[in-house]
Amino acid sequence: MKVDIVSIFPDYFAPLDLSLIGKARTTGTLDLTVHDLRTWTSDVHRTVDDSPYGGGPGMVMRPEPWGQALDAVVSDGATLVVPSPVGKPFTQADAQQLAGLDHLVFACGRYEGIDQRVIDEARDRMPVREVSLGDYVLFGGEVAVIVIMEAITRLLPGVLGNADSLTEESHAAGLLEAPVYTKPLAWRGREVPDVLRSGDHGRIARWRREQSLLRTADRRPDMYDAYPPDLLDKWDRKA
Ligand SMILES: COc1cc(COC(=O)c2cn[nH]c2)cc(-c2cccnc2)c1
Repeated sequence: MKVDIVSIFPDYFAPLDLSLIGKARTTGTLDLTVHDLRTWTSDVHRTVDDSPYGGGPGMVMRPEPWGQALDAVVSDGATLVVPSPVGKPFTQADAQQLAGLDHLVFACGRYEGIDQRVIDEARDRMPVREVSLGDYVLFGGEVAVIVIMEAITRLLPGVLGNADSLTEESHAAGLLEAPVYTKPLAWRGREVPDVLRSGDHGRIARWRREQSLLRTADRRPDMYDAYPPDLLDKWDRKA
């Protein structure tokens, strides 16, 4: 997968050299390039922002540098992803969909945002996804891109050692994950549930399923209500 990130703070992406994302880059699974938006400015001060038409606080990112930056990095099969407070809520399903694409270009907004014409003009030549990580406002899109890049990269083939962990994990199956335990057997007076030491894999699977359903119903009624009813019954019957 090819990924281009455009930002006025390219150094923000040093964490993407680390750990499994760094490994995905080394092995070639992920071809990631970070660009400084100021590359595409032409004035001596390398200006990327200006005051908002209509007044109001703060500054707005100018369209010209963004237009030239996207001209330079976008390919035919590219999708533009713009983290933004006005975006569609980003979900695991979005991560899975984006992980299947050939080329992603991330635009990191700063200040009060990017001149709307940049987004509108981009929509004329590529798919554009404005995505929100949550109902709050950040200084810029950079940290959101790091989060999105983690969510996507771990889904790429060969990145996670144990592919099985992708099937059981939270949100992938539309439910929250069951609690996990490891050694020691007893810790500060708390023991690991006996079922997990029974060696009875059917019983363990049923217990985990029940824990997932209980947790989801308790903490995420929205997710529980959206869970396909036939999957609830079918699984229990099968089990
Ligand atoms: C593209 O335009 C943007 C992008 C961002 C960075 O993303 C987030 O904050 C975010 C992403 N998921 N949830 C929040 C922030 C602003 C912004 C800042 C201040 C006032 N108003 C708007 C604008």
